[in-house]
Amino acid sequence: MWRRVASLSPLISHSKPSIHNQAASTFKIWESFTSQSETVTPSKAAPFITFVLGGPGSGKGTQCAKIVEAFGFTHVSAGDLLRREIASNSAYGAVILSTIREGKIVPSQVTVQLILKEMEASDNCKFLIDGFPRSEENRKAFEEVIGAEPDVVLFFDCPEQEMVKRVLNRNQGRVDDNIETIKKRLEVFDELNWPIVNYYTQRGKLHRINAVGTVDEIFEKVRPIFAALSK
Ligand SMILES: Nc1ncnc2c1ncn2[C@@H]1O[C@H](COP(=O)(O)OP(=O)(O)O)[C@@H](O)[C@H]1O
Ligand SMILES: Nc1ccn([C@@H]2O[C@H](COP(=O)(O)OP(=O)(O)O)[C@@H](O)[C@H]2O)c(=O)n1
Ligand SMILES: [Mg+2]
Repeated sequence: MWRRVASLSPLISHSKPSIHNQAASTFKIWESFTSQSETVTPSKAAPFITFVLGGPGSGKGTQCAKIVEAFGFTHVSAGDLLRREIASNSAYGAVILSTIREGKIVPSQVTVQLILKEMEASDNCKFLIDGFPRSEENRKAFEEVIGAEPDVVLFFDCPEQEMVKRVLNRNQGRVDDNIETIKKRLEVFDELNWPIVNYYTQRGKLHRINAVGTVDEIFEKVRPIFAALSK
């Protein structure tokens, strides 16, 4: 049986603009997202949440696709949601674009509200939240707005050299897949990732997976984590 955490719905009404930071006020986005979130229809089932951590190019998206196929999760990629926001010409697209180009982290309020909307729009109750949290601020904002902790946290642990090689060969036309941005992203990753890893290790939720090997070899390390849960 999939264990479920608290429903999203009570937490939406508790959403509050108390987690401001300077960057978010620059975006002036929190108020509009907050008012939107208050009109979201409460979801029917409490979600089962998996966070997927790992540096750029560690293979998060690739493994998420395999988990979706094998275990029926809904894949929510924080980066894809932000790129969709840019493509939709939203008022904040230009600022999100420059943040991504600089390899920095978009203010949590923005990302969390995009994730929340995506979860609310889904009929599924099993979610892979890919590329999130990328900072302690991300993690705390999620807890505050969604009101739930993840059930499982995957961490794809990959050497820097391998991540750089994969990103530079990714060939998806991304503005951040270049050597300048990847260097900045790796610095940001090294600075912000470890407190998150430590936090979820202490809570007994973290599965560290060596991300070197073929896609299938890595998935064979991922599969038992979910197979055990669905028994
Ligand atoms: N195990 C692997 N070995 C070699 N290349 C991989 C592996 N997993 C993914 N890739 C490739 O590396 C690139 C980055 O993978 P991706 O899943 O986008 O990583 P992330 O989402 O962590 O940035 C993609 O081009 C992908 O096809
Ligand atoms: N939680 C997140 C996730 C992504 N992002 C931004 O989006 C970029 C791309 O994220 P991604 O998850 O698609 O990147 P990959 O790890 O897949 O290469 C990051 O470098 C950040 O600039 C963010 O600000 N906050
Ligand atoms: Mg990705």
